[in-house]
Amino acid sequence: MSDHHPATRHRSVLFMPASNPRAIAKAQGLACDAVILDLEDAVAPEAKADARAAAVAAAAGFGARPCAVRINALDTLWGQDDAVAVRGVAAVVVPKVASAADLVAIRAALGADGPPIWAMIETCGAILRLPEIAAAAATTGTALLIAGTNDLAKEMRCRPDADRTPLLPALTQLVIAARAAGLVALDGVCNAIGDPDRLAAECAQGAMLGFDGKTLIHPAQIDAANAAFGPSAEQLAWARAVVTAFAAPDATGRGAIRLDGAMVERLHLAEAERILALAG
Ligand SMILES: CC(C)(COP(=O)(O)OP(=O)(O)OC[C@H]1O[C@@H](n2cnc3c(N)ncnc32)[C@H](O)[C@@H]1OP(=O)(O)O)[C@@H](O)C(=O)NCCC(=O)NCCSC(=O)C[C@H](O)C(=O)O
Ligand SMILES: [Mg+2]
Repeated sequence: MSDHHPATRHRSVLFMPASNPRAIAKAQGLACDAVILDLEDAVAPEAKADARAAAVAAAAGFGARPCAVRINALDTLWGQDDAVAVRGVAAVVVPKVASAADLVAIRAALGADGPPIWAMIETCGAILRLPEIAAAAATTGTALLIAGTNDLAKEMRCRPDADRTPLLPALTQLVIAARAAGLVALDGVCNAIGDPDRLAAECAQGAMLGFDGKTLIHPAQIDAANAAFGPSAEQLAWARAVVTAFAAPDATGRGAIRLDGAMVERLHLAEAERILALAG
């Protein structure tokens, strides 16, 4: 299975239809951390086969930036062919993963040495089975969980407002499951392309919940996600101060010290080092 580096940034992960060559060309010059070429919901049934070929060709042209392909579910008309075609891409986004068995099946279809799986968690069953999905991550080469908030809201029959209140328990469960298994966690998309205030609020909320970044649907959403998922200048200053404080001679042998009027422990040192590693 391909390597996955947890320190890679995933602040802004932009979806685009694999059937849209103009969007794919534009994405080459955008400041998102990763892209996902979609073969599922954004592509009409009659365009699926052409889109599959376009995705495989385009995925090779993104250089160092991760370019994933979202395939159709294995139980659809296109899923098996998609899985075989994308064996050489950087990562495969799998929609509607609902159980550990789904991950085992997709790994078998992708091949043992195939790309890492990015699993979309977007059904009520998946939320109920997050512990078994997370537990199966290591043996199935699953590196990342994505909240599919549109499908989840549809299944729940909830009506998320700007605060996304009905989705919050599920989003929190997803982050906990990801952290327990050492996975990257990405928040769902914000459909309101023309509402920058709502986007900023969703990005801030996603960062507060613990997500590593947000999935996006439009280039105009990238800057807000990059800013919200940071690390911010304030976080970097704090991280440097913590590392410096623990490196000082009087911190030797101490588990907890005082810094700027607050207690910091060695668990904060580990977090500070993670933030500095993310900033590169
Ligand atoms: C939503 C859109 C259909 C809007 O398209 P449009 O109105 O044409 O956008 P603009 O005219 O504002 O576009 C301006 C330029 O930007 C390019 N563009 C637009 N979107 C993207 C994109 N996603 N990536 C790259 N480039 C993009 C346009 O080509 C224009 O370029 P130019 O003419 O050269 O200036 C459209 O934004 C879109 O298709 N978005 C992605 C939709 C998608 O992929 N959906 C599937 C994933 S989301 C999902 O499924 C969620 C999940 O499963 C769940 O359940 O929650
Ligand atoms: Mg979906």
